Amino acid sequence: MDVTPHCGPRRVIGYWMSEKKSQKLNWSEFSKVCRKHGFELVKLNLNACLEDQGPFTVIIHKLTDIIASAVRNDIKAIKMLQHVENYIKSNPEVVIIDPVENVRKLLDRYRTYGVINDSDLHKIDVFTPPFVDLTSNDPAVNLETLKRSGVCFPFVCKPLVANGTDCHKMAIVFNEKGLKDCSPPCVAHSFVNHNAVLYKLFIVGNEYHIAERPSLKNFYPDPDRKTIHFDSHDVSKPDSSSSLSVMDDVETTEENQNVDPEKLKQIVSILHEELGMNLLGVDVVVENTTGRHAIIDINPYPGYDGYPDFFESLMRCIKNCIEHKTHQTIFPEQEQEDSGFETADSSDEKKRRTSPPMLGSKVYERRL
Ligand SMILES: Nc1ncnc2c1ncn2[C@@H]1O[C@H](COP(=O)(O)OP(=O)(O)OP(=O)(O)O)[C@@H](O)[C@H]1O
Ligand SMILES: O=P(O)(O)O[C@H]1[C@H](O)[C@H](O)[C@H](OP(=O)(O)O)[C@@H](OP(=O)(O)O)[C@@H]1O
Repeated sequence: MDVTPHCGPRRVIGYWMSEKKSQKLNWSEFSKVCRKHGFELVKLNLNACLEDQGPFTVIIHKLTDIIASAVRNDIKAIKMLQHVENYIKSNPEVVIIDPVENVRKLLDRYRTYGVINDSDLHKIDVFTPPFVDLTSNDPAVNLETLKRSGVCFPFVCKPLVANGTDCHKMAIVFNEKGLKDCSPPCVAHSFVNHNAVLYKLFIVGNEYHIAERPSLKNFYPDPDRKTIHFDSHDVSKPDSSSSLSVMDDVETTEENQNVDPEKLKQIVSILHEELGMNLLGVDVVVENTTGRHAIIDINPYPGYDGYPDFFESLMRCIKNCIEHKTHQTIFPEQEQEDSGFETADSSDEKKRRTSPPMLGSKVYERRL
């Protein structure tokens, strides 16, 4: 443990997250940990210029809601984000956990699944189920789109944008008749049966914790079954007890496939590198018939519920990032001018991804 008082220049960690998130994490405790390690912890005022509040050694944030609102042209959110981005631009030495561009990418479910597809995860036989973005209100058009992309029934229909109002309202669609229940823009994600068990990988830099959670029970194609609508926040929280997680009597979990801790470790290392993110939640399920591991969701700066000694782990991560800061890769300016959510197919995504190898934190092109 580092208890040596810090004698050099003032080291300040600026942070921003919602009050709700601060309370959930018991964030005020973190200032004690910071002091112990020679840092000051200061909350950023995003309604004012950050230059007057700094200098900051590190900025740590959960700006997902603000980024998503800015994408929807909310003027207040755009201004708040500008204060952060201007500070980062004029203070390139500051460590950002995590780069706004990389977080932005994860707010688009279609892009997130595309990154998984394009990554090295296939080398360890880890996949995300077939997916496609549905942009039409015409069920016949959507049926063709699904067929072309290999998405089959049942599938989970998820809002394209992973943040904001209604982003957790999802549907399980069993047949062609159910296609009328898809409200674009959304992503259709083939359902993987996994005996109602989900593994949350909570990642902090190169450390992680695995938490087992309830999940949706097994579902099968059914020409007559009505679409099931659900709120994703009711399913896989530590205390969730959704009826959709109760396995049918006819099914047995005796043949449960085991989760492979070594594979989870490899997932952490590949995604940490691939996404250029330190604070990540990755949701993994194990396919019941094959034992293959599938990633069904990735979240920036998740809840870390049950993570042992989270603040000390975060402090190690911060110190590592400071140490490796000199390696940070920033994308050329013109890449960052683009805006708007991704709608192209995953082969386009592949072509577009021309990022240099990652050293430290990789900053992706801006798309959202
Ligand atoms: N492809 C899939 N196959 C099987 N089950 C799935 C699939 N996608 C999602 N689920 C189930 O639906 C739940 C919610 O999905 P998902 O994690 O994508 O929602 P979310 O809104 O992004 O959740 P979070 O609260 O973590 O942000 C999962 O916990 C899992 O039980
Ligand atoms: O159970 P977890 O930690 O995965 O729950 C997360 C959830 O997955 C999302 O990351 C939430 O973020 P938003 O989608 O931005 O709401 C987290 O909410 P937060 O208030 O902790 O940021 C959940 O904790």
